[in-house]
Amino acid sequence: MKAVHFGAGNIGRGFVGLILHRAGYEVVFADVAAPLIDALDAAESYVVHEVGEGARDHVVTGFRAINSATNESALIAEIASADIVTTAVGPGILKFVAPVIARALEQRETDAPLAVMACENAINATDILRGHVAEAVSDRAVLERAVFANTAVDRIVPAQPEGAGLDVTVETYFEWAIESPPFAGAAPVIPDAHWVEDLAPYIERKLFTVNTGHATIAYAGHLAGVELVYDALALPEVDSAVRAVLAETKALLVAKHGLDADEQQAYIERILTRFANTALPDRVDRVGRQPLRKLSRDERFISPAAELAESGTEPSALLSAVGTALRFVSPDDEQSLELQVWLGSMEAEQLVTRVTGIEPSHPLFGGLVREVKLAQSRTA
Ligand SMILES: NC(=O)C1=CN([C@@H]2O[C@H](COP(=O)(O)OP(=O)(O)OC[C@H]3O[C@@H](n4cnc5c(N)ncnc54)[C@H](O)[C@@H]3O)[C@@H](O)[C@H]2O)C=CC1
Ligand SMILES: O=P(O)(O)OC[C@H]1O[C@](O)(CO)[C@@H](O)[C@@H]1O
Repeated sequence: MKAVHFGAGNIGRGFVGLILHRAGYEVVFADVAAPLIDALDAAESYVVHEVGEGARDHVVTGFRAINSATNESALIAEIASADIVTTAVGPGILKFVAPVIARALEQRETDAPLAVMACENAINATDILRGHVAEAVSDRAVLERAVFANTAVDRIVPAQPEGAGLDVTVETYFEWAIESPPFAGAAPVIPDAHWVEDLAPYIERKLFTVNTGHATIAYAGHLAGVELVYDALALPEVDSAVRAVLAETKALLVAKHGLDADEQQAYIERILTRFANTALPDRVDRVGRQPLRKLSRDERFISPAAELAESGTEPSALLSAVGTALRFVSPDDEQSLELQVWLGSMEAEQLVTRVTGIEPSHPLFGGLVREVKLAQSRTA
């Protein structure tokens, strides 16, 4: 059994690659980072070190690596004969990996469909990938040669310390929820995956709790001048901010998906404990990375805030978190720099629609304009 995985970064090696290896797949990593691919190609194994309660080390073996920037034909051949394709490249990169998958489907000769699963922090990332593959195929009939399934991935894998090589340090917790209906009873065997009938409650609960909470801490911590996530969460004002935000997303999730309120509160507490894990230093600039993506319409702040506003509730904590996100500046993060240029040069109303996709007629618009004006006055 063979799986081709795009993106040999933190989640690629420390989560998806490990789970596929444990399921018995030969994993072929595809990445554009030449030194990483060369190192993987030369290595026979790498170690995933867990930290925290019940931690253990996992040795990953039996993998190969292909540079997807320079060896496209070999990669297409690998995918054409693979059982599974996964990605962990970032939602904005899916459009670049889609043409290779399209070419592989055109060349595919086996009867068994290719399972395609995007493992990104985005609602229905596999549907987004499928859309790009559909645009790239010469004949849409070849899409029938694949099964596209959405997934939700949860494991905190921070940037790795210098000198770590291919080894990855991760938290013990993980969840890979995959929707089962697209496979019509013939899902691949992946023992560590959590198969679900309906992914919507899982992905929204994960994105609007783990990711909304984590990003809130990162932006508030950044404003407070703190570098590490656990130090940020130790500040009483950051703790209150994240709890207020998660109370708002909890109200939405409970009302929308019928989640049990006590169970959701327990989920929140568990997640706050994960964020506070001092064994896993994680930087606020990593967790806050790409603020334009994080402030977009279907993402962790605007999506829940818009739904709450539509139901007549003012999401004041989420709006404040958006206000702190607007002030996130990290020299290595192009999106944060672009956002600052826009804040200095655009009208607040125009910026709101450009960044968040929220139009003036929407009930959230006024609150967002207020936050933008506040950020503009503070950064002027
Ligand atoms: N790190 C984490 O804790 C978590 C990350 N995620 C999601 O996983 C995805 C990956 O995140 P990380 O692993 O943290 O990022 P990362 O930056 O460590 O890894 C991304 C990898 O993708 C590669 N890449 C970029 N363009 C490519 C292309 N065109 N073809 C092939 N490879 C390409 C990069 O070279 C890099 O090695 C993101 O969508 C993120 O939201 C989800 C849950 C947890
Ligand atoms: O910032 P991104 O790319 O959405 O992904 C990183 C986020 O995903 C997480 O792993 C949570 O699943 C956190 O570490 C972090 O908040």
